[in-house]
Amino acid sequence: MGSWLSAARLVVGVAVRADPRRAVLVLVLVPLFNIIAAAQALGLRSMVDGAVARQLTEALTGGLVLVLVTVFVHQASAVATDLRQVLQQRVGLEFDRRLMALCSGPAHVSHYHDPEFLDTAELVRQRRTEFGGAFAALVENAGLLARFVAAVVLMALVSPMLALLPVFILPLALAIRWQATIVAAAEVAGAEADRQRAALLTLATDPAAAPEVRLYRLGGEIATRHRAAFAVSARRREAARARGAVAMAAGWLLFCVALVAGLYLVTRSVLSGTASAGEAVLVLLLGTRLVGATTGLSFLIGWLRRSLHTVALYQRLAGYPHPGAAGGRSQELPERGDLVLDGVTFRYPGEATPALGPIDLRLPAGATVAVVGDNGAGKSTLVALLAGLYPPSTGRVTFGGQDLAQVDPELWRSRVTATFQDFCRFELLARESVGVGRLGAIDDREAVGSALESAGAATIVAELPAGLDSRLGRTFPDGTDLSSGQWQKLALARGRMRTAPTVVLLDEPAASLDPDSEAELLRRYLAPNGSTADAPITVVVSHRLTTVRDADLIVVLHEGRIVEYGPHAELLDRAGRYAEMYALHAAAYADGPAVLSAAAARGEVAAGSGQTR
Ligand SMILES: Nc1ncnc2c1ncn2[C@@H]1O[C@H](COP(=O)(O)OP(=O)(O)OP(=O)(O)O)[C@@H](O)[C@H]1O
Repeated sequence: MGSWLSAARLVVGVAVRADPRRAVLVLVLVPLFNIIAAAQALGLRSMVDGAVARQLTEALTGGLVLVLVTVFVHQASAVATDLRQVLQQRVGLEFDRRLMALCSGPAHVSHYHDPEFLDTAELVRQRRTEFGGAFAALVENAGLLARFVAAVVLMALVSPMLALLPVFILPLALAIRWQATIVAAAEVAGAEADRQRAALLTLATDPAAAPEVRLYRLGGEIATRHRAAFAVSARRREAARARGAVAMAAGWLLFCVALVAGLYLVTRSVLSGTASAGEAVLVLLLGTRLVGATTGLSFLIGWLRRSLHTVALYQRLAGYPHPGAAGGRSQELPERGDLVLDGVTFRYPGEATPALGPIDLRLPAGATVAVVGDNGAGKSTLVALLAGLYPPSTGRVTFGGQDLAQVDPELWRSRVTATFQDFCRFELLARESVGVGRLGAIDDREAVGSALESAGAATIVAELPAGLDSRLGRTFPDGTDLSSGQWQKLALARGRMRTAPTVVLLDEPAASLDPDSEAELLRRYLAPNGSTADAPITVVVSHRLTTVRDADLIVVLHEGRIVEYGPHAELLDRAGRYAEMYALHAAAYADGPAVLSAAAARGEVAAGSGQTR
C-alpha cells in the first residue's frame, strides 16, 4: 500500500509540475462532475413523486433538473476527458525523459550488467505508456469513487440500511486488489522470459543477423524458442489471472445478494407507505449505477494497480544503488601524470568471481601501451575501467597521484577518448556521427574534416551522396549504410574529435579494417610518443601481435591478471607467454615465414629456433 501511495504521489506531482493549471482542473472537476451526476437521480425522484401526486410544478422541475444535469455532465465530461488526455501525454513524455536520464545519467555503466536492473528496465520500457495511463487511471478512479460515494449517501437518506452496501463491496475490492498483485508478481517472474522473447524477435528481424539466420536456417528454431519463452511468461500470467477471477466471482456474488436485499427493503417501505415511489425509483437508479460503478472500479482498479506498479518499478530503478555515485567529487585534475592501477579488481554485478584482478599497473605519462591476451582475458574490462565506465570493485585507479574515485567521473571522461570494440553506429548525418565525439564542435565542419582525415576516413565521407551531410544507416529511407570497416573508421574519427585527450583508448580498433588500414592506424597510434611533452597515454587492445610491437609497453593479460609487462624486446627475451604468443601469431599469418625471415634479418629470431624477439 505504501508503494502504491508513493507511486500515486509521484504521478500526481509529475502531472502538476508538467501542467499545473490543467492538472488541478482535471483533479478537481472530474470527481465534482461525478458528484453532480447524482443529481439526476434527485431530478428523477421529483419527477415521479410530482407525477404520482399530480403536482405539475414539482414534476416539471424534476424533469428540468434531470435534463440539465444530464446535458451538463455529458459536456463537462467531454471537456475533462480532453484535458485528461493532454495531461496523460505530458506525464508520459516526462516519464520518458526521466527514464532516459535514469539509464544514461549514472556516472558508470555497470548497472547494464546487472540482470535485476536489466529485467526491471525491460519491464518499464515495455510498459512505458502506462506512466500516462497511471494519471488517467487515478483521475478516473477518483471520479468513479466520487460517484459511488454520492450514490451511497443518497441511498442512505432513503434507508440507512443501504449505507451498509459498501461493506459488501469490500470482499470484491480485496479480490480485485489480490488479482492485480498476483498478476504483477507473475509478470516480474516472467520478465526474464519476456527479455529473451524480445531478444529473439530482434534477432529474427535484425538485418545484421539476417545472413546467418538464413544460412543456418535458424528461422524455425528462433520461432520455437520465441514460443517457448512466451509460454513460460504467459502461463504464469494466465494462472494468476484465473486464480484472481475465481476470487472476484465470489466477491461479485456477495455484492449482488446484498443489493437485491436492499431493493427488497425499499420495496417493502413503499408498500407500507414509509417511502415514496420517487424514492424507490431513486434507489433503483442509484443501485444499478452502483453496479456500473463497481464494475468500472473493478476494471479501473486493475488498471490503476498495474500502472502504479509500473511507476513503482520505475521508482525501484531510480533507487538503484549505483556504486561510486557519491557526490562532492573534485573538479581538479593534473594535466599530465601516470595512470596507475593499485590492487584493482572488478567483478560484474551478480558474478561470484572477479573478471579482472587484482592488478597493479603503471602507465607512464605519454606512453603507448598495447594490451594483449586470449579471449576473455579481461582486456575490454580493463579498458572500460580506465575509461571510468566502471568503478573498481576493490583497489584504486589514480592519475597524477589523484584517486579517480575522488574525481568527478564527468571530468575524467572529458579527458579520455576511446574507440570501443562494440562501437556505436550513430545513424545521424555523417558529420554528426563523427561530431558527437565533441558535442561543442558538432557543427564545426573543419574540426569534423580533420578528425576524419586523421582517422583515414575522409574518402569514405567524400564518396557519400551528400558528403558530410549524408544521412547514415537504414533507419531512414534516404540513409546510406556503410560496411563494418567504414563504420569503424567513423568511430575512430569520432575518437579524434577530442583534440588534446589525456588518455586514448582503443579496444580492437582495427578488427574490421583491411591490413593496410590497420598497419597505418597502429603505426599512427603506437609510434613511441614519450618525447612529446603533451602526448596522451595511448592504450591499444589488439590480437594482432605483429602490429603492436612498436608500443612502449606491452601488457599481457591472462584470466584477468597481468602475467607479463614490458617492452617487446624484453618480453621476447623472457621467452614466456608473450614470446610464445608472438611466435605462434607470426607463424600463423599467411606471410608468417616472411615475417620470421625479416625478423631474423633484424636479429630478432634466434637462429633455427623459430623463436622471435
Ligand atoms: N557483462 C558481463 N557480465 C559478466 N561477465 C562478463 C561480462 N562481460 C565480460 N564478462 C566476463 O569477464 C571476463 C573478461 O571479459 P572481457 O570482455 O574483458 O575479455 P576480453 O579480453 O576483452 O575478451 P575478447 O578478446 O574476447 O574481447 C570474461 O570471463 C567474460 O566472460
